[in-house]
Amino acid sequence: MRLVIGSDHAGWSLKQAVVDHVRGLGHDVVDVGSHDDKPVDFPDIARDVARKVTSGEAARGIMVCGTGVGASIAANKMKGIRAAVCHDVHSAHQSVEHDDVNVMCIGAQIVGPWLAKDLITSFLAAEFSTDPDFRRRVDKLHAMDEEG
Ligand SMILES: O=C(CO)[C@H](O)[C@H](O)[C@H](O)COP(=O)(O)O
Repeated sequence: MRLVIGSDHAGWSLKQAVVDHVRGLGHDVVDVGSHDDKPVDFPDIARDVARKVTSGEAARGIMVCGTGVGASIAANKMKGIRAAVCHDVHSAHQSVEHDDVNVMCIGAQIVGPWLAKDLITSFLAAEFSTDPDFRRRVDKLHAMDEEG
C-alpha cells in the first residue's frame, strides 16, 4: 500500500518513528513533512495529506500532531476524507472495518512510539467490511460531503 504521512512541529519527532515503522511493514511512504520542529500550522499539512488520499496518490493517510484532534478536524474538512483520532487498537481497526476511515490521526503528546506502532499496524491491516449496513452508513457520509 502507498501511504501519505504528515505532521506538524508537535508531531514531527513521532512521525520519524511512524515513517520507519510503515516502511518496515513493506509499505511505500510519501512524507509530506514537516521535517523539523519549526512551528507549522497543522491545517496546512493535513490538507496535503488529505489531497494525496483524495487524488488516489495514496491509499490512506496518517497525520501526527500534538493531540491528533486538530489534524482530524482539518482533514475532515476535505471532501472524501474520513479521518479519526485513534489512540486505542480497537478504534484503529474498527474505524476502517466499519467506517472506512482513510486518515488516521495520532497525538504525539498522548501516545508514545510503541503504542503508535501498534495503532498503525492495526489500522493498515484492517479492511472495510462487506456488511451492507456499514456501506449504507458510509454512503450517507458521502452524501453529507455533497451537502457541504
Ligand atoms: O495538537 C495540535 C492541534 O490539535 C497541535 O499539534 C499543537 O500541538 C497544538 O495546537 C499546540 O500548538 P503549539 O504551537 O505547539 O503551542
